[in-house]
Amino acid sequence: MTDLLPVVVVHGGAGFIPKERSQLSISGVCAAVQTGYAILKGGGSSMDAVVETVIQLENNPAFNAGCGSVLNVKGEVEMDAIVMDGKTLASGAVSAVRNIANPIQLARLVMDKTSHACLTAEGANQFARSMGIEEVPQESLITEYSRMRWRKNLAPDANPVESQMGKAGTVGAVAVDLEGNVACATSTGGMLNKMEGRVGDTPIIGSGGYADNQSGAVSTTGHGETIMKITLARLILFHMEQGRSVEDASDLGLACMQSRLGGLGGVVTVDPQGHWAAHFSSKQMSWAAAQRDIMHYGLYTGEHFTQSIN
Ligand SMILES: NC(=O)C[C@H](N)C(=O)O
Repeated sequence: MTDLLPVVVVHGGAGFIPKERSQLSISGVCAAVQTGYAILKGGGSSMDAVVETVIQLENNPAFNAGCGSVLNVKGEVEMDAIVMDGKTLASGAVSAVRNIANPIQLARLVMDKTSHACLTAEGANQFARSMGIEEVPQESLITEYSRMRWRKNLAPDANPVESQMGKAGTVGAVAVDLEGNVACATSTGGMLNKMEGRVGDTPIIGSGGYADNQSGAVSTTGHGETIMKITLARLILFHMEQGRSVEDASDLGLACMQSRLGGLGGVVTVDPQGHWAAHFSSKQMSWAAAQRDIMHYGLYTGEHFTQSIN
């Protein structure tokens, strides 16, 4: 074991966060990372840490996941989520799921209780019911802000992708526990004004996230159609397998996404030794990390604040 363990790193979405919302975003990731860190310090698993961290972000209306999700073109909430366990390569995901407060919890149940990797739409909801997960009214997941943006982007001259990279807020976490096991979790409402039934990168293994004890764990955010084409999470771990550091590998993955397809995004990355990175090619990404009783956080490129955790 290295003295870099345990560690948890969280993101609150790549994009451009308007000034009036940036404080909400920063305080949200900072609170969530401390929840995950407390679990790890208490001897909890990296899987428990990333799931509890993401649940907290899903419950926070400042982010595009759970309550606060962006709306599809019909003004409805359809969400995607994934978890992956680096020790066993077990993974679980849900896509286009509705009326669920915490899709990440459902993704974990897909991993733990089924022989499948992903359940979608109504089938995922049926499974939720069978597991006793309460369904919530759609209204409880919709904020005034998400409805306002949906309306604005219905205009014929609107550009929802640009607007989203304007104000994204997918959430994700990666962690390494005291035993050196890595895990990832990612959850999102997807892209603003997406078509009904659209499935993004988030629930796709190797795109929205990947975790493998032999290399590390990644959770991604950004334009999903682009992330999927380069399987961003797996691409970063490939570079780490070739001997690159978490930082170099994260940059190489993001650079490939930008140079090949013009896509912007962000990632949080760890290796099993506890080295970590929170990198992005977008203008901003709210992120926070906790390690050695110190919290690190930032929003703009190059920004890196620290604060002790007591
Ligand atoms: N902002 C995001 O990260 C969106 C997410 N990657 C998606 O395309 O569904």
